[in-house]
Amino acid sequence: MPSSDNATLNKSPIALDIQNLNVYFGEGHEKFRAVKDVSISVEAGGSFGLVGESGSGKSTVLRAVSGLVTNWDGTVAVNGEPISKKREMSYCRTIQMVFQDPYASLHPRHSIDRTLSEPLRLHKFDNIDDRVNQALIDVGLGTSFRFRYPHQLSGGQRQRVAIARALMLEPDIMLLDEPTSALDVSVQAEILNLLSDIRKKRQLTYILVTHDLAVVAHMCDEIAVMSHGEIVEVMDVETMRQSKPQHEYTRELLEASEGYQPEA
Ligand SMILES: Nc1ncnc2c1ncn2[C@@H]1O[C@H](COP(=O)(O)OP(=O)(O)OP(=O)(O)O)[C@@H](O)[C@H]1O
Repeated sequence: MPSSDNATLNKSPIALDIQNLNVYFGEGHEKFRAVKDVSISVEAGGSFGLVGESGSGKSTVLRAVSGLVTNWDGTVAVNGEPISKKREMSYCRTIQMVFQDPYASLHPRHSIDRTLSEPLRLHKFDNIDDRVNQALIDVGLGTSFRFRYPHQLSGGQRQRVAIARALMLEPDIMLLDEPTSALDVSVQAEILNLLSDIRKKRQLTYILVTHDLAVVAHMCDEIAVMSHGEIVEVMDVETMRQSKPQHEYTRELLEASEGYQPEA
């Protein structure tokens, strides 16, 4: 059998498989489990939303998967391969994260050129100039932004740079932690549309953390609702749109969610 057929057969349709994830903070008698037995499977090319009240453990799930916190147990498999807690270079590239606050996630004294070219050098990409220019075009900024600094950009433009930085490493999976909640309402939709377009074009897999049900309704196929570190309900977005959640907590979340407009 040709090796390319083998490769196709071996490729898992599940891009990210998290099973019985527990994440711990603190030491000794102060140690506590912030994430409890969380299991999530996301198909390649899918978009999965994690919603829930503040402190329910959503960001901690992403931080464990991305390697930013390492005190966890359970299994996390990427494209069918279980990952170790030590962040290996290839795995760092495969999973990229975009954070809530573009003001904090870009170095204030580094030009956009430096911000974008350093990760490329680290991961030994070639044609760095061309890649930086293309990445700026891909996120709708254009090459004139290359030698600017973060303070010369609006919040939305900075988040576009943060998205470009994640995308240019050609990841399979993007972890999006409240990617629009620090932005003016007027630019939130632009950034969400950009992220949706990019996912379709590049067949990326998204895990999106948000407290905003309108955002998951727009962006995701499936959602998990978290409360006190646990998943209390998994449902497809259509069920949520029809306001038919099974769990009382999810119903409360729907009712409490300001700005959520079920589509007609
Ligand atoms: N670095 C840390 N050290 C200690 N505790 C932490 C740390 N990060 C998060 N926690 C705790 O873990 C729990 C889950 O926090 P997490 O940030 O994952 O919640 P969240 O659902 O993402 O909330 P939010 O929507 O406010 O960002 C909370 O009790 C939080 O206080």
